[in-house]
Amino acid sequence: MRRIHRIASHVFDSGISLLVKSTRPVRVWTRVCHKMRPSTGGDEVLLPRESARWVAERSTDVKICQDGIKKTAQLIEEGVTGAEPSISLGRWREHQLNPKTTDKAAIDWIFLCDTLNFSFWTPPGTEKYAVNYGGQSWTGYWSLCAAINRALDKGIPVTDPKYYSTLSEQTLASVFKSDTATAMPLLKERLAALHEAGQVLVEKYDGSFVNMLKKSNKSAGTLLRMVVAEFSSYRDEADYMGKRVSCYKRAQILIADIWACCEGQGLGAFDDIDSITMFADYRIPQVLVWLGALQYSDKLNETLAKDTMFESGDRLEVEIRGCSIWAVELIVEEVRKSLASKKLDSAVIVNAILVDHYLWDYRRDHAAETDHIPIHKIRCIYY
Ligand SMILES: Nc1nc2c(c(CN[C@H]3C=C[C@H](O)[C@@H]3O)cn2[C@@H]2O[C@H](COP(=O)(O)O)[C@@H](O)[C@H]2O)c(=O)[nH]1
Repeated sequence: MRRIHRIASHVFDSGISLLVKSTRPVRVWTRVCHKMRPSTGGDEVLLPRESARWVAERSTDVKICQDGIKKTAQLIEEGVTGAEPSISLGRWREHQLNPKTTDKAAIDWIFLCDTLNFSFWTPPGTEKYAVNYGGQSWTGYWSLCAAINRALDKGIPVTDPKYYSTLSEQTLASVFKSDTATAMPLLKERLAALHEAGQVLVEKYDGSFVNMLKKSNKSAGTLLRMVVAEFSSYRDEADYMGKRVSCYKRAQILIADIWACCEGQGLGAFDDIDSITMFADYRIPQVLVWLGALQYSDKLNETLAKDTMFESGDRLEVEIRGCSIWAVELIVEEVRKSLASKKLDSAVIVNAILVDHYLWDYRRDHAAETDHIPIHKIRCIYY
């Protein structure tokens, strides 16, 4: 087996850190297999921030532009310091489709949602997958949330791991039934992800992600490692220039959604939430290019213009995602420096999560302008 991932859960119970401090300057995490033979050499995965640095320093077809970083940082700073801050921790539950509580039901909702939070785009000229809910037609990521809420309103226990651990393909198709002629993409892959996640939670965590969350002892870094160790569908990794790099987009957005939903309190309290990076999807790169923070090479632009289908792990795909993560890191650093110079840094929270949410929402609100920047088309279960 090329990569050995399974790690006995009691390794986490005893709190053994799996982060192996490397002699090299970047932190790596070596997968340690408790019951199986030690992982063979070269099985080191760089965590997302170190991965992003590694890619950005070597990228040839995606460049980070300092002027665009500064311009975007100014936009973010206005968002956090304005009279009516458009960026703040308290906004996540305001969206009509997001849960309004901060209890187990909300956590189970978020875990189901982020286990399925991938690949909603439809080919150009094709009617979008859409779900009508609450008097509105929802597309993209919000169609997933609308379908979950539609099922819950019908009394279907769709957020219960016991229920989705044995869900049939037919039932899944009806839960996520489209209100247009286009079905939700990758239904079989979504079913497999649900079966795996549901079975692990039923067999090892008493049927709820809350119990796994509690074992992370309020550490986002520990929870990230637990999620990617336990659920293969979250293992968003690739090989790039001799290193195993990771974006872990769904694992990180899962942690971030729990933190944002609970406003950093109770079940959403994490001592190291700033270790979470931006979530490398296919939308943030669009808005970063539009804002001038990222620049694509002519070769990449030609590839995108031809509606090329990418594969997970393609060099161009890794460079788009890795440079996007690193660009947001640089934006956060720029904003924090500016706020500190104005002695405003202690008054507001600025991290990659809130910057990501702002940019993701910004892209949706400015789609008419940003969407002439093509997304990189890929069908995968990671984002
Ligand atoms: N980087 C990043 N990627 C995100 C999100 C979200 C959900 N965010 C909302 C929830 C709370 C926040 O406040 C946001 O309002 C979905 N996605 C990804 O986007 C893609 C779909 O995009 P579209 O075609 O426009 O629906 C797809 O890959 C999906 O996985 C995010 O926040 N950041």
